[in-house]
Amino acid sequence: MIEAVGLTKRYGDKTAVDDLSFQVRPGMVTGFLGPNGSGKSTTMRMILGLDTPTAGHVTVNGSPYRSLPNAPRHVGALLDAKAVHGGRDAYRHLLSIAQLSGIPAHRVDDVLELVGLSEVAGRRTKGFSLGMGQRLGIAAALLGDPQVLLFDEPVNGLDPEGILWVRNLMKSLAAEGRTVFVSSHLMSEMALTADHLVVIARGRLLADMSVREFIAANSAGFARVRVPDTGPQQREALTAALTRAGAQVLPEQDGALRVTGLPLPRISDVAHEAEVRLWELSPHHASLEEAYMRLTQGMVDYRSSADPQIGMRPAPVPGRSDGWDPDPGPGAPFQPVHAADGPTFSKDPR
Ligand SMILES: Nc1ncnc2c1ncn2[C@@H]1O[C@H](COP(=O)(O)OP(=O)(O)OP(=O)(O)O)[C@@H](O)[C@H]1O
Repeated sequence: MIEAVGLTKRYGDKTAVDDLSFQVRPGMVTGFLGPNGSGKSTTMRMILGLDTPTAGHVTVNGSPYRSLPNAPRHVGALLDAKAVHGGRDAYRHLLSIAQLSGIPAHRVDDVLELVGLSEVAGRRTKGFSLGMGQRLGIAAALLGDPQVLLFDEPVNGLDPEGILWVRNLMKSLAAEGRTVFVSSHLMSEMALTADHLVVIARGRLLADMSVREFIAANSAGFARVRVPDTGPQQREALTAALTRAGAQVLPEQDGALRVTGLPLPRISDVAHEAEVRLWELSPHHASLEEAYMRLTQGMVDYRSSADPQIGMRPAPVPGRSDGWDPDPGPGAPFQPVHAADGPTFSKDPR
């Protein structure tokens, strides 16, 4: 278990991590998400005792990292896969880490086998591809067979087969009861790998909840409705009837209708009353990526002037208790969201 309480890090007048409190529990994969520069790496460095908090504290299994006896046997981490001595071969690189940490040498062969680098163990690491370097970094994290694992962008540079391998590795480490904390910008991958999410922006906690709760709290589900392709009359009649009943109706590119604001049985009843036959009535949920974009909208420090997010901005849903307001205005309160708080959130006014 990793526990951060009021964790804060300031570099001069820059607050990289701002009063962050969260727990990372064993037996599951916890994804650590946030825009570029939001403080993920700084947080991970503080967990590993590489940076000293300005305020607050963070513990691993109840103790600060630096107080853990033989810390590498308890905590393994991949922070920067490029941080290797390029002149050494993979075996010697891992052996030197093992020797410094009191880890038996046979573990080097074990982890090389585990990450699929046994055949290139004698090659100098400076000739390694990005993906091989990532695998070597993961091998180093696993050397001490630790209960707690931190991975900063572990799938960076990996091909699809490598990404699948990392996904299965994370899940199997968690299934063994370990604590697995992993940062990534690949939302589709996080949706498949993580059970729980800690989301930060500008150093502050935005959400701490399961992936399912996060998507439910930060996305508007909708229904897709399709009528027979017999002309526009049926679609127009249904659009009018649904709108009268309080729904928001938008045309989809393939001729279907995207309906929000009414439950599916009600949509079916309204169609029946309007004497419109339905060919499709299906529930749809947003992806993790859409939910993440929605939550972090306006809290991204680095963005292209041709902002691709503009087109992703979903329409506010009338009548929803979490009706999303893209601009809450100055002075709007900032509240981090925990699972227990229910599906409401407010935006950082900065
Ligand atoms: N040693 C440092 N000195 C000054 N500022 C720093 C230092 N380390 C980090 N920062 C700043 O703190 C903020 C958080 O950086 P950090 O690297 O933790 O973010 P991140 O979420 O890991 O970003 P990315 O997703 O781009 O890796 C950034 O604004 C960064 O410029």
